[in-house]
Parts: sequence; structure tokens; C-alpha cells
Amino acid sequence: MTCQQSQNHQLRIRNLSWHVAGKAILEQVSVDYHSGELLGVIGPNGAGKSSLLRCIYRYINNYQGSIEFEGQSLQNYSRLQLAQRMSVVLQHNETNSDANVLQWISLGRTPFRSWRPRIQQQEQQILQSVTELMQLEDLLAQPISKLSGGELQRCVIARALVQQPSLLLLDEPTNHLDVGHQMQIMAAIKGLSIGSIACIHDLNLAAAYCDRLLLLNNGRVVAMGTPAQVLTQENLRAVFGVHCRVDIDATGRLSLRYHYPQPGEIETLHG
Ligand SMILES: Nc1ncnc2c1ncn2[C@@H]1O[C@H](COP(=O)(O)OP(=O)(O)OP(=O)(O)O)[C@@H](O)[C@H]1O
Repeated sequence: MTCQQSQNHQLRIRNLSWHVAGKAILEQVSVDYHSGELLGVIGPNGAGKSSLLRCIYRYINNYQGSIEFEGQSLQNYSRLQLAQRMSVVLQHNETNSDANVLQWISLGRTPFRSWRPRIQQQEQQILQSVTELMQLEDLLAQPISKLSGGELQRCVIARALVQQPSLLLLDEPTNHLDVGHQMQIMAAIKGLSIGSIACIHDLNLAAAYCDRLLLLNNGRVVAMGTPAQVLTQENLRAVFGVHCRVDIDATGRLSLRYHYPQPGEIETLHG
């Protein structure tokens, strides 16, 4: 999906601050999120990435500032209305359910459940296309509790997709995935007809798939823009304390080549 250049702001965040026990976890964060784009949220551990997502899916409510979603304040949505528009993939997923993969993924349809046959048929089609997209066809009869970490992660994303949200929020969607599945998942997310906001640690993966990046540090926005605008040597050194070369090929694709410090070099890098 390409970033729509219109002023179609699905999400408008203004001066969002969230403080806990006097500590600023998020401070004056303002973001315009365009409908349909894949926005990567990057930043070091503790930067506030998950907290930002939690405010958007209303797990955190006691923030200052405003969040507008599809033209109205987030606070005006009922839980059910929100569940019908937004779905969330969290960082840590464990399940001890007795359900098999198909049964478990179909739980994503809960906000829309109906026993009318026509709707049930539509559900079957949604489930089939999502399980194909996530390459889960061979696992559908397996107990969900017996899957590997990576297989479970693909199921978690599938369950979020069968919810057919207009906005998908993902906290580290490629956790536990091997390099091939990381690429497959990111390509699948980018290919969706809906927009997504994803916290991502792997900066090369973020550069390869995201339309825009939001770089946070200490709860504040450091930069927001295209991968080339955000992933500069200066930003990477200042925020992550790493040295790297930023290469941009003829097609405009950006890749980072890190200098991996050896014992004794760490202090020099942060100096
Ligand atoms: N409920 C809470 N109470 C107190 N402090 C919190 C709470 N939630 C988050 N924090 C703190 O806020 C900071 C940001 O946490 P957050 O999980 O948003 O960071 P993150 O950028 O997602 O980090 P990571 O990359 O490690 O997942 C951390 O210092 C964390 O300890």
C-alpha cells in the first residue's frame, strides 16, 4: 500500500502527555496518521512506543492532550465500536486455550458475531483468506497451545485481521519470527487494504516496509517522516548510540550497515 497524500487523517494526536508518579512517559506527542499508511514507531527500550499504542487503543485513559480517531474523540467510542474498528497485536502472547488454531482465530470475529447464515458464510470467507495470507492452512487443526512462538505470533496477527479493523495496531509484530517470516509478515501487513501502526525494533525491517517512521526517545518525538528523513546517522547516533552507514540504492531503498562495537569500544561510542 502506498501512503495516501491526502489530508485524510484517520488519527490526530495532539500534545499527548502521560505521566506516572511524576515521570513523563509521553510528553507533548503530536502525530497525524494518514488513512492506509504503514507507520513504524521506533525508538530505544523505554522510549514510550508501547505506551503510545496503549493510549491509542484506550488501555491508557488518564493522559493529557487529545486523540481523534476517524473524526471524533476516541473517548466517544464505546468498547464495542472500538473493537469493530481497531484491532491490536500485543508483544507477549501466551495461550493455554484448548481451542484449535481455526477456532482460536475465529474468536477475532466476536465483535461481529451473528448466527444469520449469510453472515456465517461471509465469516468463512474472511477466515479462509486470512489463514491463507498468514500461511496457516496446515496448522488449522493443531491445538493453539502446542504451537511454536513464531506460529503463535502468526495466529495472533490472523486473529486481529479477521476482526477486519480499519486500523491495525501492532506491538513488535515480528517478535519470535525467523527472518523469512519477518519479511512475510511485514509484506502481508503492508499489502493490507487497511492502515497499520507498528512498533518495530529492527530498523532495516522498518525502513524496508514502512511508509513513514515516528522516532521516539524519552517519550518525545525526535523525528517523523520517510525512512530516509528519520534514519539519519545523526539520529541513530544520538538516540540509539550506534554508528552506522546509511545506504540508499538506485530505487530509493534504504539500508543500515551497523558498526558492531567490540569489547572496550562501547564507552567510545556513547562518548
Ligand atoms: N504502567 C506503568 N507504570 C509505570 N511506568 C510505566 C508504566 N508503563 C510503562 N512505564 C514506563 O514507561 C517507559 C516507557 O515504556 P514503554 O513500554 O512504553 O516503552 P517502549 O518504548 O515500548 O519500550 P520497549 O522497546 O522496551 O518495549 C518505561 O520506562 C516503562 O518502565
